[in-house]
Amino acid sequence: MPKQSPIIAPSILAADFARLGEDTAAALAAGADWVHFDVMDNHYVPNLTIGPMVLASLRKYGITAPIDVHLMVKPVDRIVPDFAKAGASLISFHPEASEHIDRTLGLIRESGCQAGLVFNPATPLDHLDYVMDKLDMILIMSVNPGFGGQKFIPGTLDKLRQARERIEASGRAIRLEVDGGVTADNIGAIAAAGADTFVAGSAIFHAKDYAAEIAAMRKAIG
Ligand SMILES: O=C(CO)[C@H](O)[C@H](O)COP(=O)(O)O
Ligand SMILES: [Fe+2]
Repeated sequence: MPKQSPIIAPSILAADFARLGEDTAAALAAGADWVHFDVMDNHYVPNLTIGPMVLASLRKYGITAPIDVHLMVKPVDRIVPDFAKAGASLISFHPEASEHIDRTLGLIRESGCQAGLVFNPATPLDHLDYVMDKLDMILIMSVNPGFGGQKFIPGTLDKLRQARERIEASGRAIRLEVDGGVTADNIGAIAAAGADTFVAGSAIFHAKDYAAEIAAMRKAIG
């Protein structure tokens, strides 16, 4: 299965929440492909962010791009239908946060969304063994979840290579996403390690010129 076309997904965690619609639209107009929507519950991770009502507001505001929901919540299942109804395109969750990973993946797909499984820096990829046929995306965390603006953990590159090998062996069109500390300086090495979907929060929203930053990322991806 050849690598899929690169996707740049700005994490709106780094946007200005008081101007979320405008900031999100500006990142998309500057060349971003998806919107990465970080949901934190102050339970699974030590931070609190936004939920389905905010996602619905973005849709109402006119955001039509795919919205890639990264759930950092525990439990997972009861909130899945709310995000689907609000307009999520893809929903990813952490295996540690679900009692029944296979069931949660099924729930996400039954709700009409694509499904992803997220691996923290120290979580082994073993959970993939029995669920590759239920996955649309594997998300490798390159920082510990909970906060934006952290530094990329270099050991993640090896994990991306391992995940890429598993995707190739499966013969399935599963995206490989990376999240945390991605910049125009390290994105080339990250792409070479096998990622095809790149989340970047601070690097894009803290840049003076979103379009220049996204163009520099695309150039480095090659
Ligand atoms: O899931 C996340 C944190 O848990 C964010 O998506 C991630 O940190 C992106 O922000 P940055 O690019 O600033 O690191
Ligand atoms: Fe995220």
